[in-house]
Amino acid sequence: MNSPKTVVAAAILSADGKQVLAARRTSPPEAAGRWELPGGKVEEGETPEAALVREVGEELGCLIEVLDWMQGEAPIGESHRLVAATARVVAGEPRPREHDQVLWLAAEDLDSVDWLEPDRPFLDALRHVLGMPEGSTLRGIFFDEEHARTAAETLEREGWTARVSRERYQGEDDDEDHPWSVETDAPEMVLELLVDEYDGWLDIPEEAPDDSIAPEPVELPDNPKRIKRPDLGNS
Ligand SMILES: Nc1nc2c([nH]c(=O)n2[C@H]2C[C@H](O)[C@@H](COP(=O)(O)OP(=O)(O)OP(=O)(O)O)O2)c(=O)[nH]1
Repeated sequence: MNSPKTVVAAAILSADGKQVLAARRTSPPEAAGRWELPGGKVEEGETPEAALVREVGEELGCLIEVLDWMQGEAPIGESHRLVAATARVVAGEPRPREHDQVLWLAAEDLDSVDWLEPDRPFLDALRHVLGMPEGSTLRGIFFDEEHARTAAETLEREGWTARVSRERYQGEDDDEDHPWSVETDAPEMVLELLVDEYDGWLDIPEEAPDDSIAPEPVELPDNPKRIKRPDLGNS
């Protein structure tokens, strides 16, 4: 049996990253009136990225830059499969040429339109991309650069964002032996498993104090706190 052909779709994000563009199909009859992420079939000899830029140009008359391919794929019948990437507009403005309507949807509006089935598996990841409150990132700290990078790759494979940088302790200024930090929007539990596995620790951001019940200030250590975990026996 032939392997399914690829259809690429773009989750075009608004400039502030808080909305995504949904487009309403006019054909075929069974898909007319239903919503999709714009895109289309990858042609012979074309990369998925080039196909996506081309299709969005044809359908919406604007130039996009592909940002990140989202996790997963969805079958479209038996002969095609849908993959989707986040993207941003770099020139022009999206205006429907083949769809009869486009809408910018925020995370909380994603369920307000009737998506084609193959698009639905991407909605959770999209909600996550759109809904990420600023400053809601956690950090894992690792001594070893390779461990930090492996942890970041694992997080990205699971659909989270992850940014690796060199850590610097407060007040310290020599560059020797500084650990590596992985900043991520993943839930604490996910990052905790990785810091366990790669011998790192969690750096948990302090919550903004509530003035009405402000406690006495406590002395905080300069170094990130190491969270002790039971030995799970994995080596
Ligand atoms: N573009 C796009 N197509 C989707 C999505 N979800 C989904 O089920 N489809 C289906 C509808 C179509 O059967 C097929 C893609 O067709 P299309 O008409 O958009 O792409 P195309 O321009 O390459 O098609 P064609 O004119 O060459 O036939 O995938 C989606 O999010 N985006």
